[in-house]
Amino acid sequence: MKIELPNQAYKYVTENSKECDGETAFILTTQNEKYLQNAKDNSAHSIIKVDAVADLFQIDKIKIIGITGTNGKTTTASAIYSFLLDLGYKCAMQGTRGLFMNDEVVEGKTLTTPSVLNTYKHIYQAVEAGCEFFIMEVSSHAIVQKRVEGLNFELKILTNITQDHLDYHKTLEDYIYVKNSFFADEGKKLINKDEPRAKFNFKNAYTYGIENPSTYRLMAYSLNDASSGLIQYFQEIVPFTASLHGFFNLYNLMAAIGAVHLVTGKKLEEIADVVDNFAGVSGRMEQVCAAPNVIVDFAHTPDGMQQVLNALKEKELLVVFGAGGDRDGLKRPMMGRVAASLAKKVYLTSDNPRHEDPELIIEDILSGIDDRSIVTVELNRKKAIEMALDAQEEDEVVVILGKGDESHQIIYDEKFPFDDRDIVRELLNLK
Ligand SMILES: CC(=O)N[C@H]1[C@@H](OP(=O)(O)OP(=O)(O)OC[C@H]2O[C@@H](n3ccc(=O)[nH]c3=O)[C@H](O)[C@@H]2O)O[C@H](CO)[C@@H](O)[C@@H]1O[C@H](C)C(=O)N[C@@H](C)C(=O)N[C@H](CCC(=O)O)C(=O)O
Ligand SMILES: Nc1ncnc2c1ncn2[C@@H]1O[C@H](COP(=O)(O)OP(=O)(O)OP(=O)(O)O)[C@@H](O)[C@H]1O
Ligand SMILES: N[C@H](CCC[C@H](N)C(=O)O)C(=O)O
Ligand SMILES: [Mg+2]
Repeated sequence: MKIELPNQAYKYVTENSKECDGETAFILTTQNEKYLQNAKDNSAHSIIKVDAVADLFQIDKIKIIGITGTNGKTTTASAIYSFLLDLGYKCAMQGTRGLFMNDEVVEGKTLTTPSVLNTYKHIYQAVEAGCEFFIMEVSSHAIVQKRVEGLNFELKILTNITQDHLDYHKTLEDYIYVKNSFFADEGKKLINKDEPRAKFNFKNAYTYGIENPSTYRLMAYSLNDASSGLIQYFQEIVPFTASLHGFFNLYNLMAAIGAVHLVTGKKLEEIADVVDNFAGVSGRMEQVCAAPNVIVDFAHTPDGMQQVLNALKEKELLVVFGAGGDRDGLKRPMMGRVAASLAKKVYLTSDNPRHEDPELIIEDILSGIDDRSIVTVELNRKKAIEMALDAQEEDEVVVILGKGDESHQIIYDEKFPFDDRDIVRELLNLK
């Protein structure tokens, strides 16, 4: 992607050597330094280190909040975004669902953490729009590949560390190390105190938690129709109510409340007052239909599935899911085990098989399930959903996991329109 910059000796900058030419400068990053020679061969106008363009993108003119963790990044980011907007701040949010600014969608989905220059461009757009805060999700891939190079974070947040992405990180230890490496500096950080795998630099560290003493501690909570709780912050005890469901979402809310308190210095009561306005995130614990009860959620890790199914376990659950191709294969049997332990019936199907054989992905999931009598295998996701809906009895819940608000099924490199929510509405004649 070429970006036009006014009043410079060059016309454009790019981080891709292939786009370089006489009027386009090559922005050298840790990620692309291996292509330096290629940039020169393509007669790049000049070679500029990324830190030398930071000022042009005004990246220090905004407070950047970075969120990492296996699950809950998008939800926590969205809660912070919602609270800040409600408190009257202008802000932007970049993550899995795209780029959002002052309550508008600016760009659709790409990566959870885009490339360095892409993020710089987004920050520039946010600064130009008068935003005071830039909230961004930071994936483990981005940490390894230094896609956050040059950014000074006002606050870094850790949600949790469980298992995902072992296709990329190879061992769980490597993955844990990478997540924790984001918190090795002395900058301000907000850490989940109940996450035993968290390791961080204690300087400027704040914590939140439910089970362990922490800076922001949830003293009491209730999870009936929605959720409510009492947060303790030193001598202060402040109540809040929220429309989100599930114990795990209490962690996302605590992280977001603590974060907004730390970056704005507003009174905790004032922040607690706006919590209820946050309606949650599209495709996460989204009830597509109340009767019959059908829920779509983005759980695509063993822990995510466990949290969501636990939150719904008062009812009998019919669970439809698969696992992504070209992604962590080791999480698949674990996902199978979790589903089989919490569901009445399991429907195994396809979830973005990409370049893998969907049947083999399902074999991997099945290897974690002892009692296969509760399992139905149907590769066609629409048919699998239909089978679950057909089998559903009163008071049972159909839970469709893994794709959330995704709009496509990815098979090889092709994207086929597919939205779990639309499929449910179509099958139930709701539209
Ligand atoms: C496995 C992986 O993460 N790959 C990412 C990685 O690709 P790569 O290492 O092959 O990079 P590359 O092609 O060598 O390019 C590196 C740099 O060199 C430049 N380049 C490249 C070629 C060239 O000839 N000249 C040149 O200058 C590129 O512009 C880039 O700046 O760097 C690219 C640029 O930043 C990413 O687009 C690409 O993401 C791919 C598409 C991807 O699918 N990534 C997924 C797995 C991912 O990153 N997911 C995470 C986590 C999701 C989550 O849990 O939320 C995410 O952040 O989305
Ligand atoms: N704090 C949490 N702990 C465990 N599981 C969670 C938590 N928050 C959300 N989840 C589960 O993870 C799913 C994804 O949530 P969310 O999109 O917020 O996470 P994410 O970290 O942004 O994921 P991704 O890395 O794919 O972008 C949810 O649909 C839910 O099933
Ligand atoms: N950010 C996650 C999303 C996974 C969603 C699931 N539907 C899949 O395709 O595996 C990833 O890229 O691993
Ligand atoms: Mg996300």
